[in-house]
Amino acid sequence: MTKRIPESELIINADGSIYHLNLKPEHLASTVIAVGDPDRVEKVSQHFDHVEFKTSKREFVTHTGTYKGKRITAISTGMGTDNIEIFMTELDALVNVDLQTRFPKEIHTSLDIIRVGTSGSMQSDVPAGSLLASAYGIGLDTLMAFYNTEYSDLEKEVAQTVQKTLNLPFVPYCIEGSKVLLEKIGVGLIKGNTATCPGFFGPQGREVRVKPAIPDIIEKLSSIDLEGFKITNFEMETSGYYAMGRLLGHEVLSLNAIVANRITQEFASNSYDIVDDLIKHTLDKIADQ
Ligand SMILES: O=P(O)(O)O[C@H]1O[C@H](CO)[C@@H](O)[C@H]1O
Ligand SMILES: O=c1cc[nH]c(=O)[nH]1
Repeated sequence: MTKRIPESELIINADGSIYHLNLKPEHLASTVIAVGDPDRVEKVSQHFDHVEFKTSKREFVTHTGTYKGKRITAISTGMGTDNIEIFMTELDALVNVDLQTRFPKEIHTSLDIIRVGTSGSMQSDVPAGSLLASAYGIGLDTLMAFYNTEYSDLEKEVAQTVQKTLNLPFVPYCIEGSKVLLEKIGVGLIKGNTATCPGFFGPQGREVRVKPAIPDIIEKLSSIDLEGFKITNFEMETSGYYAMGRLLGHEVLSLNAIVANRITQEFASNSYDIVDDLIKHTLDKIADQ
């Protein structure tokens, strides 16, 4: 027997839309392109045949339409895995909870969710300008201290190695993304494993005016090699997507436009063009499915 979800736990706005995303079930396509920057939503939807719906609330800007006849929703999430927890939970509720009765639906719907974001490389052979699909996300945040899930032996080994290598006072987590989407949408891109950090500066080893506690985090993470499993890049959401995707039963893939290489210390002057290339790649692979 499933339980009715109380008003305080799943909040529905007066117009029937879900609390943070401001969406009703009919506004959402089963394929979602998720971006960090609210201005990037239009960079996706400008390629649509037509846009049927637009809304926004806080950092969550949504455009739903079709691309080469395939219905797609583009949504921005803002930055960080805390936003991703909200985003994934509310997206899931739109398809897997009856918002009128507040009971979970008996038949589960799985969404295809593809992150199109920017990222910094920590390997010299992943240059600025390249496009990378994340096979695994390595969470250096604490989101998964608040949820239980099963981890594979490799995922546990990576998490323990990262904890030991960085001497972290908490246990990080490692989660694989969608194998199916990696094969279909990640085709032609570099395959890597992505460290997700709870910040852009100190947690990624950047020093502006404050010295990070782990100043050599890049050298330490990039030197991990578990029988060929290497960490390739830094960003701020992938592990949260993969964890919530596993918990909620959705296919999730994180794609990265590499705008910085932290080893060679270059930042791509054409970072917007790299992101546009990744958007076009993603839309075309979705249309080919
Ligand atoms: O370009 P987006 O999608 O925002 O992704 C990356 O860029 C932001 C930091 O500049 C973080 O959100 C990081 O994950
Ligand atoms: O270095 C980078 C570049 C983009 N996004 C990040 O989080 N880090």
